[in-house]
Amino acid sequence: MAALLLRHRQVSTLGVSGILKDKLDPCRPHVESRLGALAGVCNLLREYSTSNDNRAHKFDFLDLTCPHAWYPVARRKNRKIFLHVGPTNSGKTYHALKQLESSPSGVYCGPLRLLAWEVAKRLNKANVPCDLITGQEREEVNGAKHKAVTVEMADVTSNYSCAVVDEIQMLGCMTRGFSFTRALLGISADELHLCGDPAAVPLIQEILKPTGDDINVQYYERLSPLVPSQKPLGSFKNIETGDCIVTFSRREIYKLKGQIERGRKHLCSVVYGSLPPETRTRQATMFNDASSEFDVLVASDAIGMGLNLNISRIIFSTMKKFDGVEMRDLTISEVKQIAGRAGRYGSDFPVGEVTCLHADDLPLLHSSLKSPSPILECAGLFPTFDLIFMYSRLHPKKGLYRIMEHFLENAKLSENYFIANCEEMLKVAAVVDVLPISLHDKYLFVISPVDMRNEISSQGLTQFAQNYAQKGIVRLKEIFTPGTLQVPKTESALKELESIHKVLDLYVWLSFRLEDSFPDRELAASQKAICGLLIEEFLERFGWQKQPKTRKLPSRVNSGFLLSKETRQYV
Ligand SMILES: Nc1ncnc2c1ncn2[C@@H]1O[C@H](COP(=O)(O)OP(=O)(O)OP(=O)(O)O)[C@@H](O)[C@H]1O
Ligand SMILES: [Mg+2]
Repeated sequence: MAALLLRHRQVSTLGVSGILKDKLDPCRPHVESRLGALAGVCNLLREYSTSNDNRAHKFDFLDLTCPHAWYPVARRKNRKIFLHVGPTNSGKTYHALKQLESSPSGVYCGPLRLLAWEVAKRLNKANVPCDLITGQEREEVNGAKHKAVTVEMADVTSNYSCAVVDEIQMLGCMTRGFSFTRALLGISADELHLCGDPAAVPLIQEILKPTGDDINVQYYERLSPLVPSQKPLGSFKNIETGDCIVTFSRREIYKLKGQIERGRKHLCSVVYGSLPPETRTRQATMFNDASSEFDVLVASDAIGMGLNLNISRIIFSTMKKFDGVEMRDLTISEVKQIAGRAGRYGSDFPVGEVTCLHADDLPLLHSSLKSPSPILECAGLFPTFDLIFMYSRLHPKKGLYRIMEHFLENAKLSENYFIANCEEMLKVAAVVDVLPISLHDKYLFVISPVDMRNEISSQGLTQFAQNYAQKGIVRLKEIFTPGTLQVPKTESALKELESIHKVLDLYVWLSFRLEDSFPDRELAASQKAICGLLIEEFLERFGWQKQPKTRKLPSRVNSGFLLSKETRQYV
């Protein structure tokens, strides 16, 4: 391991590994929204913390049947809800953003950091000052009354004139769905614009019934045609400028990039989930830029949501994906979302095309594109920290792991809801439960954006939590060796650098919540940026190059605490 000095090779799961089967999920557990305690203590907490225990005993904290009542600020409003629904590339987000732009104050809540960035950029460009707030960024603009945030950061205690929740069908996502439900029920805005798939309409109408909000549904049509091809691509010789090949593992992504570049006609940008978001944006920008040599994109389903890319044709290299348990066919919504990136309105390609690499896959592609997405039946839900905290007062001997497990098994839900899948969070709970820190601090680690499937990332979390418990302060240099970051030379070195980036990202996230105890945010952020640059250097060097136009970065960057002037300009 190049730069991280992680002391504990094995993350202790306290014997829960049998229960906690690793599951791949496209949705990262970026679950800030459970941090009710930081956003302000809810009514329940106020009421019961001052009452005697008898009264608290009578209250059923496991009863989650009325989640709309968790948000008193929103309930005081009679919100006007606008549901913008239709196929991909139909202008849903565009119309909602127009309303946001013309409102005196507002918030955009998106499912991806990249989308929040895009919206903040767009509003600021239109002279509407807009802050950018994600788990790891706070970019505040003077006088801003607008915010672009990731949905987990949505504030349910402020009042806005207008709010937009994009990709609202994500409320059905097993891991992140509850953050969308929280935004739907909890954002206090005069106008709430929801953009997404028509499959979510009946569920949203049902969920909002007890709120008394007015609901207006607006249906949209695609703005430019999407043509499913009758012919497969067959061979990489047939790749053309503007093509995007989709595959689902990073190994396949690099394999395909190599195969295409060996033909010496095209250079490929890549976009996939574990690339740092800044790198993803720059790769996408290079591909979008007609004057760049990178004219083909090789991507995973990380491109599948809301993004506007300059894609002429989507080519599925496979119609199957490993979901953590088994290889399964892509769902109808996945196929539509991904295919919907081709021929975006206003891009260089007025007509989008979609095909598969292999002829055998074409029938599933065609049938998926013709079928409506299955109607969503349930929305995700998770108890707020306040409920967990109150429950813990009645059961002081139970650790966070047992409390969460108890909620998972015993929570009472109405038929429109399911309780979120929190296997990843349980793994963290098992790690932090043995440490002498408060329930609130444990909870904070549990909802942090750690990837427990990634060994380096989970070791980073363990070490941060242990150092925090032992000393109350976590210096980055205790686990980070300066001067050791290098341009990766192999794919495994690349993977390691991506993981180091995740650990640094986690440090930044913690530094925003435990500021005094994680004081090295700037250092972590600059090291993160260097990781991104080194990864990009790798991407540019990897494979055939017509004219290497790479920036002059030394192959071994001095990633010490004093960055060289040369490197600083990239950071
Ligand atoms: N009326 C319009 N005038 C100019 N550009 C538009 C208009 N409507 C949409 N666009 C542009 O068309 C593209 C697609 O629109 P948008 O992103 O709103 O689609 P969407 O329905 O939200 O798609 P998705 O489901 O993929 O999120 C965007 O680049 C957007 O700026
Ligand atoms: Mg959209």
